[in-house]
Amino acid sequence: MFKSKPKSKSKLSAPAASSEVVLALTKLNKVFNPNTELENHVLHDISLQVKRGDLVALVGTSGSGKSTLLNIMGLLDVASSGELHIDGQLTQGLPELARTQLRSESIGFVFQFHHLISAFSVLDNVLMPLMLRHGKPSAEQKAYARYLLAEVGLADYMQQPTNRLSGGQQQRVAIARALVTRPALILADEPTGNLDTQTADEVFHLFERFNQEHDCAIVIVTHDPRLSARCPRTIRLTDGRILYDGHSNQHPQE
Ligand SMILES: Nc1ncnc2c1ncn2[C@@H]1O[C@H](COP(=O)(O)OP(=O)(O)OP(=O)(O)O)[C@@H](O)[C@H]1O
Repeated sequence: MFKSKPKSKSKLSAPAASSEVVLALTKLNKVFNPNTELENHVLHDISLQVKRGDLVALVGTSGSGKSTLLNIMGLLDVASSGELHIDGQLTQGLPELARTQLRSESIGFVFQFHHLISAFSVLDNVLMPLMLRHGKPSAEQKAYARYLLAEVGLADYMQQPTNRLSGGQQQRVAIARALVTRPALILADEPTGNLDTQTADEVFHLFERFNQEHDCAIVIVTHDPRLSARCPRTIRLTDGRILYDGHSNQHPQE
């Protein structure tokens, strides 16, 4: 296990000033199936900023638009109108290749169902985003992947296939995989949704630690009020509009 973090050549490795805005949305709207009888205006004039070091819970009832918003933030979907800046770059009008590059450089994803490749080892799963970007990972990148796996408590499992791991262990692999590119922003959609309470707490603790130690911004969609209360900031969506954006401890519970 590494005693200190390996150095990175990436521009993202240098801890930026905590005031650095990594995500900025301005009057963002999403309309599914526009101009048809199935038209559904899901997001209404969403404006918000997320800075390095932010740990944000995105909450709201089922169907309020959380996943739609997270997918747009993560460049997995496009807004119908409005502006989205990631890491200072305006994303509207970017060609698909540039969107893909920005996504892979700046954003790490963690989903409820972690989409690990079960035939691959734990270590190779974590290295996958680097392989997709650069081909063969460097020795330094492999060292960082091992460091992350040790940090999430899986030092002894690196060569195991992921289908031998428990749900909580698999989610830890997914977190290490999301961090291996040293992204400025982590987007997590119900990352603890299929875990028991204790495992969910442990996995959530990893987000808290990495948020503080790596100074990355994290946005977590969660239905679990215990976990959203542990995020310093809560954004609540209701019918696709921001009803609350502020300190979690002042957030009126439903
Ligand atoms: N691809 C799509 N085409 C049409 N409508 C969609 C599409 N994706 C989502 N919607 C609609 O957008 C609305 C918001 O869905 P979304 O999944 O973002 O909500 P959510 O808050 O994440 O819900 P949940 O908590 O249940 O996951 C819903 O009315 C949904 O039916």
